[in-house]
Amino acid sequence: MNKNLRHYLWEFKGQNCLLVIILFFNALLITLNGLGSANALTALVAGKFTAFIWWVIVMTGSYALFCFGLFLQQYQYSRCCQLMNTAIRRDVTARLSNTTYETYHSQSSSVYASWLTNDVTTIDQMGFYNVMDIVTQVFTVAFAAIALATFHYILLLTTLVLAVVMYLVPKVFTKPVQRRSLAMTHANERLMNRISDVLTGFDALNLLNLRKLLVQRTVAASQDAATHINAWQWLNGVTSGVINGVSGLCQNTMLLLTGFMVWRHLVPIGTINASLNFAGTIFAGMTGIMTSVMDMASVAPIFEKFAAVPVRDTAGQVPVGRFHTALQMQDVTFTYDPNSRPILQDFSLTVAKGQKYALIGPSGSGKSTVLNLLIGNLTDYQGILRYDQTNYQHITPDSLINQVTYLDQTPFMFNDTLKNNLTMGEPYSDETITAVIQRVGLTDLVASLPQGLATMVEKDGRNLSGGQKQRVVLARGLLQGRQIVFMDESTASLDPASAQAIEEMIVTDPHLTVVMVTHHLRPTIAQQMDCVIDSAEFVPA
Ligand SMILES: Nc1ncnc2c1ncn2[C@@H]1O[C@H](COP(=O)(O)OP(=O)(O)OP(=O)(O)O)[C@@H](O)[C@H]1O
Repeated sequence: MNKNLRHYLWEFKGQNCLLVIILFFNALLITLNGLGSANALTALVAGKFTAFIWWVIVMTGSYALFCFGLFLQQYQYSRCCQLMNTAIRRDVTARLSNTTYETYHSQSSSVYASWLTNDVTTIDQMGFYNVMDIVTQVFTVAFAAIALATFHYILLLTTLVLAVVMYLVPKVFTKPVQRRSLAMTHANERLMNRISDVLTGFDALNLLNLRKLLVQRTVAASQDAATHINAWQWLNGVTSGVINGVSGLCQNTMLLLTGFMVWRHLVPIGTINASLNFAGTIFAGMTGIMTSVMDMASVAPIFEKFAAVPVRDTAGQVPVGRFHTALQMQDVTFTYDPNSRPILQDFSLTVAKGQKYALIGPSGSGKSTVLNLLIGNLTDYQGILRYDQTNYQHITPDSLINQVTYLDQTPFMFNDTLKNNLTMGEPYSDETITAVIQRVGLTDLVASLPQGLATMVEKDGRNLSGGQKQRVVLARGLLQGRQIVFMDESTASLDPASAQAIEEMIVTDPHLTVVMVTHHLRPTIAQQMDCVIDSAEFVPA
């Protein structure tokens, strides 16, 4: 069994053991029912009518209990699966949250959404469900074999030989099933990606009068996914057909053998019932086990894909405390693509505490890249970056990010109260919150809201203006004691008055260290700047 499946089964061993106990009793009850049927027939043929009635009662009772057991099994199975699904989602997101910025952004978020939905569902249906199915079948097959042996050992021996045949035949299909299953999970990722892309772009399509692309692209993406899903199901169908065919042959062999033994008076007439019933159970069980083993093979590539996300290596790194002196870039060279020319070459910059810097220059010249290097998101550079004299390579990334408020054009608002959007659930005193609200100029807004800080911020912050959202994000950072502010064209989409007000508020605050990326450096703001750096300096002429 896949070691990851084992891991999750073991994590919830208590709940899973309870499920196994239920499965054990269900298998026992269904075997008792089969024994009742064989003995009832033998008793009837022997003219023992009372014994016949008793065996029918045994059959009815065991079947009724079996039905109740099925209910328990279903419910307990769902509980176990939901626990394990949640644990998988927990571990996948923990891995994603602990990977580097570059790795995380190497795929779109809808790919990750597909991992956490489609892939977890596949693991559930192809992995956990089949483990339960195998346990059920193992119990059922074992009890049926014991019951069959009570009639004649030859019957059991023949069954075992045929069972080995059934075990070997489907092995041929394991590798192709795994390959197609992996292709299918990638197809699901693409589907999610494309659908989310086109749905998110609704406004753009609307303005272009191209709403029809919503349908066209969804259908094209769906057809791509369908091709891979059908290829996988095609192979599943072939596998299933072969397994069932072999199973049918084995059952008829058993019927022939038992008929012969009854004819030679080696076993009683009821054995025909027992043989058909138990051999059928054994072969169906073996078929089920084989199919489940094949299906389970599908989950291995999914877990491998999850495990391929590299985790940040923070060995030897220490957290940094509050900002004291400067951020430094010394002779930094950086490129996204080793085959194209560098964005920065031997570029040096010192961002001193409390000072204000503007980065200006044409679009695509690397201004945002500088911010991403300074915040520690990009790690694959040459040269040295320092935070208060400590090399970035010796600093835990989280502690560096803790010092910086990053303002971009699309400040993210959570669909929560205004207060929680400011505090992010941390317990700040009312005085602290009020002081920060005043510092970022949100006092009037809060006073004007009937529910004040308890007002719900709508999805994407629809009930706040662009400027108000910028102020909320700044206030978040200030509450957390962040004294460095990176502004990446953050006011570009605001009206001139709001943009000016926000920029002025930030650049005139003596406690803040500011690096502002901008295309439009307003004269009044430029006056407040300690240094204006043109992106032409990033790469020597
Ligand atoms: N993640 C990335 N992978 C590959 N190339 C990238 C990536 N991010 C940016 N680039 C490229 O690097 C160059 C610099 O981009 P960057 O965003 O830093 O420029 P910018 O000066 O901030 O541009 P703008 O003013 O338009 O925001 C651009 O050519 C861009 O296409």
